[in-house]
Amino acid sequence: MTATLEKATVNGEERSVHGVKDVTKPGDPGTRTAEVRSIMEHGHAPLIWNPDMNKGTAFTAEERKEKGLEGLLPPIVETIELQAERVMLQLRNDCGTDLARYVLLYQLGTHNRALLYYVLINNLEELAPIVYTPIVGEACQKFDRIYRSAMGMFFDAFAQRGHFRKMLDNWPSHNVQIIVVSDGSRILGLGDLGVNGMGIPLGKIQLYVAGGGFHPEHSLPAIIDSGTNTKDNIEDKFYFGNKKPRLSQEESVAAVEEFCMAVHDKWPNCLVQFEDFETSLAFAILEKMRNRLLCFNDDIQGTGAVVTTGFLNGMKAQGTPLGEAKVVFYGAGSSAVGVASMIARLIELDAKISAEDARKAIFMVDSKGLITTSRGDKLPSHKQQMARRDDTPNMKDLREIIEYVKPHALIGLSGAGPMFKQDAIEELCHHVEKPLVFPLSNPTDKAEITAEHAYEWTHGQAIFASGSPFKPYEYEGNMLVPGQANNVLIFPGVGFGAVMSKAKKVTDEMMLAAARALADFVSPEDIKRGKLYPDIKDLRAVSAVVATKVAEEALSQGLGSMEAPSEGLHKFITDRMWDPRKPSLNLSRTVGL
Ligand SMILES: NC(=O)C1=CN([C@@H]2O[C@H](COP(=O)(O)OP(=O)(O)OC[C@H]3O[C@@H](n4cnc5c(N)ncnc54)[C@H](OP(=O)(O)O)[C@@H]3O)[C@@H](O)[C@H]2O)C=CC1
Ligand SMILES: CC(=O)C(=O)O
Ligand SMILES: [Mg+2]
Repeated sequence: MTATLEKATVNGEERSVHGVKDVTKPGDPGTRTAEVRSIMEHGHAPLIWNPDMNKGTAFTAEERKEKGLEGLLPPIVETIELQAERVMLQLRNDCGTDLARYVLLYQLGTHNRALLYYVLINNLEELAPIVYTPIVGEACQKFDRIYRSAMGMFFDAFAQRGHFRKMLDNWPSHNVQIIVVSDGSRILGLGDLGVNGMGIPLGKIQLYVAGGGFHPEHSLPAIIDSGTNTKDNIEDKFYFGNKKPRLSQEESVAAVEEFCMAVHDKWPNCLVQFEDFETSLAFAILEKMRNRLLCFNDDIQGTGAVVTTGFLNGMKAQGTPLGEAKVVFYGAGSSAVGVASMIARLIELDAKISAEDARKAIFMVDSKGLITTSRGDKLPSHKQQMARRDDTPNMKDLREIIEYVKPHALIGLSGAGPMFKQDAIEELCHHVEKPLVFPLSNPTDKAEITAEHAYEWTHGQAIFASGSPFKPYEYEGNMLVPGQANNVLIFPGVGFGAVMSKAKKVTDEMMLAAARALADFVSPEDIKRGKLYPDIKDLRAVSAVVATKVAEEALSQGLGSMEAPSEGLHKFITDRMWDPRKPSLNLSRTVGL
């Protein structure tokens, strides 16, 4: 092991060859990858082994000849459309389980990224539930079992502190614009999964690309290993994170801070999205980092925006003036508090009332019951801001709470499973004709109520939206279609808009602009029918509109440094969304290059 190969000419371009530090003399067998061997022997890599450049059977005859691919592929040249059809055939016919479908897509991503994204973009409704919630939940629970090869980065907060910046140089992209990072401490409603939570950054990055338009080469899924408090992981021979209890909150925050500062140093315009950190860490990290680099927490702010959209359109559907609306939150953690604050802000602005009066619309319930300042326990700061300060009595039973509050919306963000019982739902209907029923916890078995129960117990009157998708349900001859209220409708657009506008930070105003843009995407006729959200299949178009409004807001706040484009922001943004049919490495089309 003598030389370290750092640069190679690939496709006429000088590129770094990272992660291969033990390259020996030409001709030596051993640890070298086929790509590196070929670079050394032929001056270029067989492109079929590079996931970012591979086109598989779509390489033309000329390309095969020129790039040394003759004999490495079946003879017929295929279109990406036909390749995608084959993938869909395999997914639909040859995979016995959804987890097997997840693995197939995961593997496709390790050898032909363009094809993976072509397939995802064109079948988003069918495949989002595989790469994202609910199946990503099962994939995370079994991540160390289904693991194939690395598709992101692992940062060891026990052994690698102080080296994160240098480690980023190992990532084979010279311009990362979007990172999703977690420490696996609260994966969906599944608890502390440690580094097995990597499935979440992977899935969200796939949606940033497929749904938001980022180039895959500009993305990085990352996990920080701060240990795990899950005994099953510590005792499992396949678990491949540190088998140690979690670091203290202070040490965990410091590790995330080092990571963020390393990213900011290497890629100053990159957006870091924090994901699925447990409650107190989530708030502490956001507080510490939000004014120091371009970042946001998707559970707090992304969920805040997407549920604000549903609330805004839901109140229109009901005909409830915003100033009169009341909402009960079941769950008072990072996502519920993020949503409650944004809804309160919306009411304050649109109903033109004080912030204090707007907060009176909110009633939050945690595992101990309704949150009031008179309850007798010491409330953590995220609960204090939304606690009832008036003479609201202390109650625990959800039906009683609903009877007292008479809410227009019931929003579940508890991760606790089917906790909305028939008596509570029937009580809801005594006070409002078409109540909003939002069981938003993920994955599906953590939802607070099923679509079937919500429709049955409200006699088909519920305006229903869930975090994970539910199938349409027939009630008395009418087919009722559940909405999906998931931050996937927000984060790709927020991210793309923030990066395109070269924003310095993500503000609450930018998130509210995103929520309003998403709300406006739904026609008044659809809203009247109780459809509050666009369909996932339209995610690219949705994201373009959300990104435009976010960029506009960043510019109007003086936080974006892009030149206002002559063709208008929407066209500028849409034109820059990556298209997997375009040749790989066509990086000049994206911003900052
Ligand atoms: N649809 C979407 O887009 C999103 C959905 N989510 C989902 O929301 C859920 C919660 O996430 P997050 O807010 O980050 O989690 P947290 O752990 O921060 O918060 C959970 C909250 O639920 C409360 N809770 C738990 N069990 C019960 C119970 N039996 N009765 C009443 N309250 C209960 C907890 O109470 P206490 O404080 O007393 O412990 C806590 O306040 C997850 O399932 C997640 O998947 C999250 C983000 C986006
Ligand atoms: C959707 C999401 O971010 C969550 O369930 O945590
Ligand atoms: Mg999340």
